[in-house]
Amino acid sequence: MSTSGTAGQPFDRAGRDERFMRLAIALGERNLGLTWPNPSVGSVVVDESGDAPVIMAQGATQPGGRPHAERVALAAAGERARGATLYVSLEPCATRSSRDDGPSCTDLIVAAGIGRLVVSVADPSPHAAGQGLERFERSGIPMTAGCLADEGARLHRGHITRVSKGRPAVTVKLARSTEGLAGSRHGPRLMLTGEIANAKVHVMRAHADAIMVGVGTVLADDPLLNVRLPGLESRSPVRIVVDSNLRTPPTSRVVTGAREIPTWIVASVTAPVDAEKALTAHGVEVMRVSADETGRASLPEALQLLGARGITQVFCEGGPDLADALAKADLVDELVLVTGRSVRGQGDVPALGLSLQDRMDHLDLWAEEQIGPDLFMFWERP
Ligand SMILES: NC(=O)C1=CN([C@@H]2O[C@H](COP(=O)(O)OP(=O)(O)OC[C@H]3O[C@@H](n4cnc5c(N)ncnc54)[C@H](OP(=O)(O)O)[C@@H]3O)[C@@H](O)[C@H]2O)C=CC1
Ligand SMILES: Nc1c(N[C@@H]2O[C@H](COP(=O)(O)O)[C@@H](O)[C@H]2O)[nH]c(=O)[nH]c1=O
Ligand SMILES: [Zn+2]
Repeated sequence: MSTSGTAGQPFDRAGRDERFMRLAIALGERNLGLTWPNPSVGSVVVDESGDAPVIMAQGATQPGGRPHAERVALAAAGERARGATLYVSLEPCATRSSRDDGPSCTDLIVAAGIGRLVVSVADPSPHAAGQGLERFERSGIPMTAGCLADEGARLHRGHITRVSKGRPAVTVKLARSTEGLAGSRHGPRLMLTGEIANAKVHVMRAHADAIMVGVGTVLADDPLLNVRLPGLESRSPVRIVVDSNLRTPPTSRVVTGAREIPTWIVASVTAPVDAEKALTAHGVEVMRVSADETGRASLPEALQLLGARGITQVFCEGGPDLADALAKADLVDELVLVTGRSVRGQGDVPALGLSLQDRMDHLDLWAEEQIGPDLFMFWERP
């Protein structure tokens, strides 16, 4: 294996590792939203034996969660994987959840004769959790862990949260005017952001397993909550409405279209049975949870239920009320605030409630992005 860099430059192994890990993470990002209940992992096989590294193969977890990324990449590399370096965004699995789906990625990596392994983040799943490390050591495969750990943790936030907390990760997205207003209780719908920002939000929708709103948003806006980017229409995630008393109108678009895109409504145990029947007649699934101390559907219970159904990442596009209730229950893992500079309409609902303002002090602002006239700000749980 070459230890010298090109043209007499000192060899920068960490820099090279980051470069290929960035590619592995980008591959994983592509299939986000398609692989639940499994994580969307990315993997790259690189031949480092010559003067310059050569990408032999790449892979990502396939829709439905299988085959795993390493299996895709190793199958594509074939014999060329022998002695090569494997980059993978998540610690490879050491056992499988089903006997019918072939060996674990750890077994595949050892059998393929991989010479070196580079991993971004650990997988806390009982199918991984360090079990493969000893086998790699015994097989003489050196491993570097923690390469681009922040980016890897972001990619796998949903999976890691579901495995460690039993619930999906929650991203709350709120748009606001420069005056801090998010909507209008009485007037027509407030349009806050421009076309490019809206397209970006649709990509974020496509990368989530589910989009969630409160019934307030359904009543005010009758939203479709689907992905409307050309070519990505099939990537609309499950739609979830939190609606304690089943006030969602059977004529609303999330209900009438429930056979095309699944709509799940989370209600409290006391919501009327007749209302449930009117909604399920359209193909909506109604889930019941306890009422909290305010009489509303319990959000911690709702999220545990979604975790049990395999949802790893929820994108909340509800209004300020639901966003604030999520913050109060400490259920906000990521906050995306979009400040719109091309506001059309008059607003009267403040975007940030007191609990969300308070929670923001405990989140880290990690990125800002100007998209057309609008500003995206990203906060995350440290
Ligand atoms: N700028 C933006 O990003 C957005 C703005 N909007 C705007 O916001 C306004 C609607 O606001 P809002 O009413 O806040 O909409 P929400 O989507 O936040 O819905 C709120 C409703 O969710 C229901 N809910 C169920 N369980 C809970 C719970 N545990 N905690 C809190 N709420 C719960 C409540 O109704 P119940 O008690 O009956 O269950 C509550 O009234 C509209 O003007 C709309 O246009 C909407 C979305 C995004
Ligand atoms: N998607 C993915 C992994 N997913 C991990 O493997 C576990 C078992 O998956 P399964 O047997 O398919 O149910 C799953 O719970 C998760 O921890 N692992 C990987 O090595 N690479 C991958 O691409
Ligand atoms: Zn695997």
